[in-house]
Amino acid sequence: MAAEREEEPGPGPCLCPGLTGGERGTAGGCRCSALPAPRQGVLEKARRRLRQFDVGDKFSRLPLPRAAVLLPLTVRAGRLHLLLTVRSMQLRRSPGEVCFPGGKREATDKDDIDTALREAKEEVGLQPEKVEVICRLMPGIDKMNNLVTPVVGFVEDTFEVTPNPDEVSEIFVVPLEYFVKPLNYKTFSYKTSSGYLTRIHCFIYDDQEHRKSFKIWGLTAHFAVFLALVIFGERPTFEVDYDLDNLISSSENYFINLYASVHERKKSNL
Ligand SMILES: CCCCCCCCCCCCCC(=O)SCCNC(=O)CCNC(=O)[C@H](O)C(C)(C)COP(=O)(O)OP(=O)(O)OC[C@H]1O[C@@H](n2cnc3c(N)ncnc32)[C@H](O)[C@@H]1OP(=O)(O)O
Ligand SMILES: [Mg+2]
Repeated sequence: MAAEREEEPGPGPCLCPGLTGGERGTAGGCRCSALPAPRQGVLEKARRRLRQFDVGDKFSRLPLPRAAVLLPLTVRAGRLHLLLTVRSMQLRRSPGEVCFPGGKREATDKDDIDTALREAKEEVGLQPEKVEVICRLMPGIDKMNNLVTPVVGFVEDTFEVTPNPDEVSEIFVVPLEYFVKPLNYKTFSYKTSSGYLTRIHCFIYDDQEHRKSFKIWGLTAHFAVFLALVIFGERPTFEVDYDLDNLISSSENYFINLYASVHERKKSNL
């Protein structure tokens, strides 16, 4: 595993939600008194990297049904962790699979950020005001050909989450470094319904807290790996489909090729 991050240079600007501009102090002098410097350093570094990869609403006009997921990041013991869920066995689609809180767009959602926050509230009880939204990353396309946008948000380590048993059976966290330096990893080729051949990552994570192993693969693993590549800027211990020296353009090319295969398949079915 990567070196512990407690040694990260602190203190950056205060990250307390609710404080802006001139109200933001440094970690030493902040009125919120709260966050230890290492946490601030980790978040500030991640925030700077993530903002470079923000796609905003660049893909919002593509003619595919939309869904969004929240990639909730938190700092524990000075290291970034990612919150994931296990889907309820009662669900019609992908029961028992690991995924991020998220779901399909509803008419009342004004954008993908709204969808991700609404779904996170419905599925794990995470209040939108407890999430500091940082950016939207390159979308993916799921088995049903929904365009899925990952929205990255920071949440306090003290967040309280409760699975909604209709949709979520478990909630767990994984150190983000695991998605570049895994202990148990497999990869295989996968042909999407549109005929696009892609690499699938599959991680087994042994969770000490729950004393069980979780299998994280497919679209969820793609998003987790991409997030870790963006934030750490390091070469992973396994192969990826991106040119790591040109991560922005190569991830965009990857998405465009995937999208083109879906689009072509739709046209040929007309
Ligand atoms: C950088 C570029 C990356 C590119 C990556 C390309 C990789 C390519 C790899 C491709 C590999 C592809 C292969 C793989 O990845 S498969 C591999 C592993 N699986 C995954 O990675 C999971 C991926 N899927 C998802 O994350 C979700 O399915 C998404 C977010 C896409 C959709 O969201 P979701 O499915 O969660 O939608 P929802 O939350 O709106 O609704 C869920 C259901 O719940 C019902 N419901 C709602 N409320 C209630 C209630 N109160 N009581 C009871 N039920 C309720 C509701 O009606 C709905 O039912 P139904 O209508 O489904 O029956
Ligand atoms: Mg869902």
